[in-house]
Amino acid sequence: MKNVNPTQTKAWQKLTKHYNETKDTHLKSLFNNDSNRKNNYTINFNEFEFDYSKNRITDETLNYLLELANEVDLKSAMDSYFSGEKINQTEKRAVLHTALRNQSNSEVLVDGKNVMPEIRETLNKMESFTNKVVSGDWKGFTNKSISDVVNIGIGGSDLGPDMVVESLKFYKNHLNIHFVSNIDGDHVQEVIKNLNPETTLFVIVSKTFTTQETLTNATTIKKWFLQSASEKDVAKHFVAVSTNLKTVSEFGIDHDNIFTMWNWVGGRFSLWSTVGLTISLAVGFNNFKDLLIGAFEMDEHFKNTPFEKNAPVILSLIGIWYTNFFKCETEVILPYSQYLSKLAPYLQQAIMESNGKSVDRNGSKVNYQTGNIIWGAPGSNSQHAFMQLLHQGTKLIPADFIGFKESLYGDKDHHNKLMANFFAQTEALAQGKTKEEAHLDLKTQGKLEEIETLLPFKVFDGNKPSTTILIEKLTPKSLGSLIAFYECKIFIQGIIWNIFSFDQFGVELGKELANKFLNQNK
Ligand SMILES: O=P(O)(O)OC[C@H]1O[C@H](O)[C@H](O)[C@@H](O)[C@@H]1O
Repeated sequence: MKNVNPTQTKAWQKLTKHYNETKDTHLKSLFNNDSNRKNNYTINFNEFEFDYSKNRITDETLNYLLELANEVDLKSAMDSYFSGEKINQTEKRAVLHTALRNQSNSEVLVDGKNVMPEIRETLNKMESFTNKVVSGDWKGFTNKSISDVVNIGIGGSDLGPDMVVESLKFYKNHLNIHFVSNIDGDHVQEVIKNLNPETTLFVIVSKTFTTQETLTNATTIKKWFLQSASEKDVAKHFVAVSTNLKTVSEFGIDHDNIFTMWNWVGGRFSLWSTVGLTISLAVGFNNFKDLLIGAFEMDEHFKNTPFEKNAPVILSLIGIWYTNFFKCETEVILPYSQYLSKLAPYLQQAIMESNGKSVDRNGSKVNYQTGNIIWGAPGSNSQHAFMQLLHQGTKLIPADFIGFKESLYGDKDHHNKLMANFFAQTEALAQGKTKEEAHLDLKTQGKLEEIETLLPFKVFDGNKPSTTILIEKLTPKSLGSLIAFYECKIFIQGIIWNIFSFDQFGVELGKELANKFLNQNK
């Protein structure tokens, strides 16, 4: 991997000059000057349309951004990423969540060993376990089938499975799924208070099996379970997902109930591994497999498509344009689907834990901005909450609008209204409303005497950027592609910013100090 300070590239100098010359150009004039702008700036991939026409860019901007990608040698970094090189250099690990969803026959080598057979073996184990639990063949200690599943984990061992289970609710089977994550004891009590230990399965998920929250919650739950059952019954109700097999055994989990994962899978990228066991239990293994296929297809698009037609590449570069030239500090994710209500919290960890870094790959402090603040909530709700600030506030906040052409229950009336709002928002942000237009509105409304006082408040500057990601339908496969799209973006932006995206030392200090406080108070 090349080690380049992006601000030292020729492309950066060109972008700086170009920014100064064009920063005030209005989206309205960009659309007026090119009647085909929407088509020119749309990438089609499977059931996806990535429309980036409502961004403050021109062909010239894109050319310089693509030059930047070439100058930092994104292509060779991609080869290192996909081939299992130890690109997580600070932890001396490969970064291979892409191998977990690899559907091709190609080998993926880590330290000279092909990891694909192990991956397939664990997938088979997940499949047969899922089938046993879902069919009711897996029996609890009083010979009853499982009705409830509790995922005990935090961070990457919680957010991904929780978000996918919520997103794929439509595809869910009869199992009731619960998540316990917070060290707050009230969280665990609220979850277990209505559970029957005879019919509940606990999935303890922790890559390291050292995380304070997860071990505390698991211990509390085991104690609660043992109030009605005996130690030998634990094997029928507790399974674990971890790389740390020794500690899992010490916790009392039966060897057959351990689902392994590998240290070349980062926690926040782990839902594709055995960490996705709760997903598989919730929607069945075939749907879990479709999720993997969707992600694989996005990886293939990323790997094989020329940069100028490559959705993750183009949209990552546009993100750099806003962060480093327009100095935007936040990005908002607006899915127009209630099912995707947990997407923004999930992406907060994926993106902010990865690219929230201020030291470059040489170990020097960076003198430019890196990872942005990610936030968001579903539309149309968000329109009645925070969208005012996007439309008329002082901050420039690039937005991703994610919508579906079809709803899952097929109610056309609702869906037409939802999508009308979706398109209206992107249009309003881009076009705004001029003083003249606002004046005419007030006149038409007959508010003649109020025109002078109200006019300034009725003006929308517009020129607020957004990207429209329009997808046929929310399915396990399309969801897999969507998540993988954001994962590719994380990698690309990390390469351009010359930072290490796959460690997270920034979470350690708080953990150390919490232990110190805990010991002081004992
Ligand atoms: O899966 P675990 O080892 O329990 O880790 C759970 C989480 O805790 C850590 O503090 C990291 O910041 C996260 O990246 C990780 O996902």
